[in-house]
Amino acid sequence: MIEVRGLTKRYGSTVAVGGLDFDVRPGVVTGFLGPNGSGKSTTMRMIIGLDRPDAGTAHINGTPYHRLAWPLREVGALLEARTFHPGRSAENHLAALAAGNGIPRARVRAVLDTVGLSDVAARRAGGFSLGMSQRLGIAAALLGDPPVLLFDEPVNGLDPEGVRWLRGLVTSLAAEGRTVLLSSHLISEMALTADRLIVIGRGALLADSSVAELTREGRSLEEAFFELTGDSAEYRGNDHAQHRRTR
Ligand SMILES: Nc1ncnc2c1ncn2[C@@H]1O[C@H](COP(=O)(O)OP(=O)(O)OP(=O)(O)O)[C@@H](O)[C@H]1O
Repeated sequence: MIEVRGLTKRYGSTVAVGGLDFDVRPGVVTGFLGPNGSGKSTTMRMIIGLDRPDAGTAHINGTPYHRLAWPLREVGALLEARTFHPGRSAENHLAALAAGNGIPRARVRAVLDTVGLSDVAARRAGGFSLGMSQRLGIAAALLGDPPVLLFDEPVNGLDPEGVRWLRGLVTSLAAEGRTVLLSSHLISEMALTADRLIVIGRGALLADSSVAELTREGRSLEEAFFELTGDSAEYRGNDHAQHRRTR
């Protein structure tokens, strides 16, 4: 369970996250959606102690991250790809994490196998493609067999097989009773994977409901998303063809 109460983060005059309240429950996949710059990564970073809130709290199974005795055994997170030493092999990277967190060495081989990197375990992680780096990040999140998992844009760079595999992975992690929070801009992927959705815009909560509620009366999840976030999108592209005509 993740409990977020009054969570707030400012960067200068920008309110990245403004008084957010929500719970992420175990046993279901909870999607985390919002336009670019709406505060999703900042929220996830505060939950796992990488950013300090200006106000409010985030608790993981009742405890703030910084008070967890063995953080990687309580919460696994994929926040950014390539958060490893580029000169280290995938196996050595995971072995160092395991050693520092009281995690049995046997978990390293187990998670490399889960993410499909066993054959390249001895290769320098710095030479990995984006998708391979994502897989290594997912392996690190799973290493401590934690009851709570956060994945920020995990399908980024994954090939079609990887996208399908990840969908199965997060669904089975939730079915085992774990708490799973997943952010993605791919609404079609969310529709297939998430049971519940937390939608934010400009750092504020816009919806905390089941996917079934949001898509009632035949409404697509994409339509529901645009209705919710219509006034919250800060960055919008323009019609390229029109731009060319008016040059
Ligand atoms: N380190 C930082 N310094 C200054 N501003 C920041 C910093 N990190 C985030 N912000 C600002 O906070 C706001 C929220 O950013 P955040 O990355 O959390 O959004 P997001 O929802 O994850 O966006 P995206 O979907 O584009 O990844 C943005 O306005 C961003 O510019």
